[in-house]
Amino acid sequence: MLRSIARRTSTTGAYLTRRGFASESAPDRKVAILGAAGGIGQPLSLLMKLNPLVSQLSLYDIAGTPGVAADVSHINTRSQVSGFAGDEQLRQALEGADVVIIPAGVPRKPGMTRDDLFNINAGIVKSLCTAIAKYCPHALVNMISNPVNSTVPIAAEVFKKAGTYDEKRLFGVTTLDVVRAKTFYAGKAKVNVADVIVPVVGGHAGITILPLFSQATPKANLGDEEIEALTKRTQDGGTEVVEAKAGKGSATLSMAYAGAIFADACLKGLNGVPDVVECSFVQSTVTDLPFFASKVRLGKNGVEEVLGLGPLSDFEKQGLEALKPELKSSIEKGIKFANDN
Ligand SMILES: NC(=O)c1ccc[n+]([C@@H]2O[C@H](COP(=O)([O-])OP(=O)(O)OC[C@H]3O[C@@H](n4cnc5c(N)ncnc54)[C@H](O)[C@@H]3O)[C@@H](O)[C@H]2O)c1
Ligand SMILES: O=C(O)C[C@H](O)C(=O)O
Repeated sequence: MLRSIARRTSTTGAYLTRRGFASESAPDRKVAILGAAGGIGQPLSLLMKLNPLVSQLSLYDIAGTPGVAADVSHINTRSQVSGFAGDEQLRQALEGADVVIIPAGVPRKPGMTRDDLFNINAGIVKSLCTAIAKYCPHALVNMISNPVNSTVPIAAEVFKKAGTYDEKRLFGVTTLDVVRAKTFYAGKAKVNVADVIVPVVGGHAGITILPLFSQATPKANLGDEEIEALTKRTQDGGTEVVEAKAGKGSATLSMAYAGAIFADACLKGLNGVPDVVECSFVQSTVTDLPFFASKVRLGKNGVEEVLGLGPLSDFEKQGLEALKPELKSSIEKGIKFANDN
């Protein structure tokens, strides 16, 4: 992982010394993690501490963050780490943040859907986004808390009400779907996983997760049944982990990896690195739905360009039509919650 982070960041050569540490010319960037003491929050805090683009790492949770912050702060990398706990420290945690990553909220247990988390997580996300609107309205927000298909619309409504909404700065993190699609495709196609590119579009729950294996590279001659099985495994990837953890939560380590990749892409975009493209669930006109995950070019203001879907196979076209009603209703549920509460 350390080596892989060094490789990824080496594309930002202007900011790095030969040893891979940030040089004086790297801009100062504050990253805040809300939910930093949790299953995702802790490994994500570690990975962000390893990122040389971060100068200040702010770790916030309702409790437990002083310990996590003290631990992570001993790692000899660039960022200064601070831990904050409880409502009264949220302002300090957020002020000056360039990127806010939100993995706060409850995870699934076996038998639950992500939507079953709505009742608890919607309120958590709403209150955290209210604070973001007050204390760091220009930060890029990376929403990890589920159900992402609803929590992103909730965040948008909170920011609209506060008069701070900028659609370029709000992202649902769907990188774990891409990470899974790459891993599963490489295994089936017998290609080097490090070379694999697969866009994943739609949303982040069940059939709303639509991997576009027809666009996967390196090309492989997979049959229809193999593509269908890969698609289903990607859509059910989260459930696979929830069942394997048998009541002890959902994906945390792979999610921390995915969240670190996405936050790194946001930081690179902010720093003016050209051609930074990741899939994300954003405000979109790619389909008739107001939010949709697709490839997004990141820049100095967040979303620079929402990229189109490209050519789809017949199977993917069917998948796209099938996902729309569920995604639409999850988006509407989020908007309604934000407006009613
Ligand atoms: N987007 C994705 O791909 C993806 C992947 C995995 C998990 N998730 C979601 O991420 C969320 C967190 O998962 P986890 O496994 O880390 O759960 P967890 O229970 O281990 O950790 C959640 C943390 O959030 C904290 N928290 C709760 N309310 C808070 C508040 N108001 N302010 C700050 N912190 C608060 C808790 O104290 C806890 O430390 C879940 O909703 C899960 O479904 C999303
Ligand atoms: O599946 C979950 O509940 C967590 C997350 O959304 C995932 O995809 O792993």
